[in-house]
Amino acid sequence: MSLEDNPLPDYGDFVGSNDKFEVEDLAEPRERYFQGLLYYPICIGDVLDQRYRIEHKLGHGGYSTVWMAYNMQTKCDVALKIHVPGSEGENEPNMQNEIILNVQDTSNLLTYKNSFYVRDYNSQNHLVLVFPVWGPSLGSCFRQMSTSAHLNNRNVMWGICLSNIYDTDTKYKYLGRPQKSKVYLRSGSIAEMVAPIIVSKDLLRETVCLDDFGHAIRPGTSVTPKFHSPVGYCAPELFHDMEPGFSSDIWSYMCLCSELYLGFRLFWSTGSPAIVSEIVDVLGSLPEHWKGYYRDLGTGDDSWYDQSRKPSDPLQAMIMRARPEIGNTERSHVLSMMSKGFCYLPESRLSAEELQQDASFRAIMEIYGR
Ligand SMILES: Nc1ncnc2c1ncn2[C@@H]1O[C@H](COP(=O)(O)OP(=O)(O)OP(=O)(O)O)[C@@H](O)[C@H]1O
Repeated sequence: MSLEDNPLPDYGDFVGSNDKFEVEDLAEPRERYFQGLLYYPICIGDVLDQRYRIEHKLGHGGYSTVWMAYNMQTKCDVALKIHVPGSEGENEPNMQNEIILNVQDTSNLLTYKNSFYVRDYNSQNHLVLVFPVWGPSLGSCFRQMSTSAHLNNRNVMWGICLSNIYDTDTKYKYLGRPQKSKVYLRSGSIAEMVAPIIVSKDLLRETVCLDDFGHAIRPGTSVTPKFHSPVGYCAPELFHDMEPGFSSDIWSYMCLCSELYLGFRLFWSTGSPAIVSEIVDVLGSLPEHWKGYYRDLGTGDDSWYDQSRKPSDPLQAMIMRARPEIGNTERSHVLSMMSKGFCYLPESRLSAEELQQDASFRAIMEIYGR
């Protein structure tokens, strides 16, 4: 369908002052159109690169806004990830290219199909990566299901069935009409803050993919700082000046796995000293030889390394509280799997291969993995 075929295009609804706060709560921070790493201003209905008509909002991150667009040439939906200008937005395509060149099976990794630049009113270039459209992240699904979880993990996304829907009206029936509010820019132009799509459960496919390789590194690469946001998923050695590696990924995986299983995040604070304290409360004292290596806000807390300190809220008790209905066998499998994944010493932590072979992990996947 071309713009000419659609003489009265539907661009969604501007909300009244009562709903404005809700839209702004769900959309990207307004101030990022004026200061800091600037988002590129978009209005629903804009056409980018002479082919992509913006139809809805998919989400946003610290480095981008992500829009659902209709490719008028190939007649299919795409996701446009519009980066902030400058080098902050450029690591992702570099890493994506490495993945495309080196990883054999990328079917569950979200890799870009095309790219181009758009120029803003300050003459700054914003990189746009074109992706297939995927569904909501696990985090936003949990919010919709209103569990007690407050997930921040936005990098695991569900598949979504939207194929063969060409007209915007039908898409809006499935995804909700864009609810938006205006942002008046200093240049005199306008941007729209738009609440992201809401995907109903029956549109979800039984498949997930990993996205956002903006912070991905080759193993062995030295980085500063060692930890990254959200810190609740970071392995404790990363707060102790050790380089991230596959074993720190296993810790993060176990955070996500426990979150899915328990229905809440084990470690949820936003600052690293608070996160380390939470880890110690649940898993007990950190290795003594880590004392003195804590790096981030503050100086750390010597009691974290006190080997006589016992967990104040042990993992076992948390599992019992969160899942009282499960039997003893399942409980001991879960505890065993989590304890191996949450092993403090990265060199002794289970590897991905070992996890897949682990009897407890396999028993749990037998129950929930189909
Ligand atoms: N291909 C896609 N299909 C559907 N939604 C997407 C797609 N890509 C991204 N999103 C949505 O946009 C959000 C932001 O994307 P992403 O996390 O990649 O951005 P980012 O700026 O790199 O974020 P971060 O600050 O985490 O680095 C995601 O949480 C997801 O909801």
